Amino acid sequence: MSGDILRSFSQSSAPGVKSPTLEKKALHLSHLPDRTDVKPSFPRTPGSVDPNNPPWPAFRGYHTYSFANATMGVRLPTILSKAIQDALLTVNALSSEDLIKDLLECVKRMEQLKAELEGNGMLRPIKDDGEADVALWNKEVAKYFLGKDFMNATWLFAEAYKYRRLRECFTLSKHWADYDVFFRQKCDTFSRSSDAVFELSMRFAEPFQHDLTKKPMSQSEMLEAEKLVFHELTQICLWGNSTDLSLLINMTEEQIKSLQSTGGDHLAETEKNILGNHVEQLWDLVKKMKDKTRGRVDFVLDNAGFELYCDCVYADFLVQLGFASQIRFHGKRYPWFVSDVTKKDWEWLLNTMVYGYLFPEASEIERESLRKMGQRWKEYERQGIWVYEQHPFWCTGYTFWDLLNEAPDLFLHLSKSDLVIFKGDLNHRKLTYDCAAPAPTPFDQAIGSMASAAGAPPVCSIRTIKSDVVVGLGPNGDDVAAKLDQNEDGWKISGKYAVILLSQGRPGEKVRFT
Ligand SMILES: O=P(O)(O)OC[C@@]1(O)O[C@H](CO)[C@@H](O)[C@@H]1O
Repeated sequence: MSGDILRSFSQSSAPGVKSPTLEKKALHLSHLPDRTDVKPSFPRTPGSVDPNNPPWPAFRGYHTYSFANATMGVRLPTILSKAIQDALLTVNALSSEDLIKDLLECVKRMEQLKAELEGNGMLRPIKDDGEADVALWNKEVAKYFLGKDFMNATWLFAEAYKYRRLRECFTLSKHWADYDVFFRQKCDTFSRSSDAVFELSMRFAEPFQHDLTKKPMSQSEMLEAEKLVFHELTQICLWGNSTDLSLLINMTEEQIKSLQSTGGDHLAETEKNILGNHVEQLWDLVKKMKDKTRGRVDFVLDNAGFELYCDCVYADFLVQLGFASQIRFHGKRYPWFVSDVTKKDWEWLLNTMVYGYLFPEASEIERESLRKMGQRWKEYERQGIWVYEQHPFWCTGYTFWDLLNEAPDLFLHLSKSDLVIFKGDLNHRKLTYDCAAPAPTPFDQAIGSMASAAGAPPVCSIRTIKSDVVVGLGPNGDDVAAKLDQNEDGWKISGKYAVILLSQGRPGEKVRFT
């Protein structure tokens, strides 16, 4: 557009209206803002949000000194080195040449992936390895991340993509498609958690009942007692999430023990570290479920081993006290973010509790308590009270803002739940689009369609804070975050702080697909 044309536009005015100032203010091209000054305003409008453009600014690996940068540049290559060591350990114990050669090819592919990560290579399409999710991954790469590399793609996508590429290293093999390079570590950490494991099993192996030696309780006293246990177990379920293999790789046994401490005093002490705490609203919701129908609760699981064990103790309580008649546990189809639960981890935990000899130092009473609890949980499974499932969507690069559109069957399925509990940091990142939303942002705004779509179930995020995104801290959230920024370096990645956030959703409404 020429300057003259612009000038003639700027000078036009409504017929009969004289504007004395206009003549002096002729608009020139040079008056237009520089393209680089045009900043998007946040949150982006829903129509302009996509996996490479979250509602608030994305975290990306090239942000020097960020956790994203440290993860992409250092943590992920280290994780891959450990994975390679694990595969080589397996090679050492093999005798069949066919198996050895095949596994060594997987190792080669892992080394190639590590080199790509370290050299900040481009994100390429996933190879056709016969897996059902190839199309979904490649659609996302093609639409939003074409020409992007590990550092300038969004951190969440690049990191998830790395785990799919790791999967590809094995699915392209003849014999090793189901090999889990993290399995040894996952089992090992559980076996090093004996203190906390037995503290819980000794308390909760016997079915819950009110103390019959004391005077009978009224209905409201009973409810009050249940509420106390509910509060405690919600916290146990929460702090179980601070044990995360991808971060704790170099922790000593003592450090793990102190993180897992479940004693009452410790819980009271740590409650003040829950920066956004909707546990009262959660209790109200759960209580209503009991009054109504004994509902269905879904756990979108995070870590295997000790965290899963804590989740199960919590789920057991919900079943025994009649809050829920069914619990559905959602795990991952393949090894994911190091310690996430797969079907094999799920089976391993229940079976090791009943049949295993993991804890040589434990007393017979302790071992029996673990067996008893494991037997009860396996019985729940047999009766269909507990159900384990693994939808492919959980292992994609999509956030849960896209769950409705990319996995409509899963949304429909979850919409029938009375409460969906999302465990851990990664699930929280996916709920909130992993972006720099302001700390006071209300949780239901931060999770988009998982709260606002018709039929969205009540959603609760139970998460120790281990990465940058922090929302739901209430109206003073900016001050809280600023104070911590000032006084406690690394408070967003230490796992010392936490949130328990609830969205009521729009349950009961008919789900609509666009
Ligand atoms: O989901 P989790 O186990 O609570 O945490 C996963 C995690 O360790 O991995 C990511 C970084 O690699 C972060 O989201 C987070 O810190």
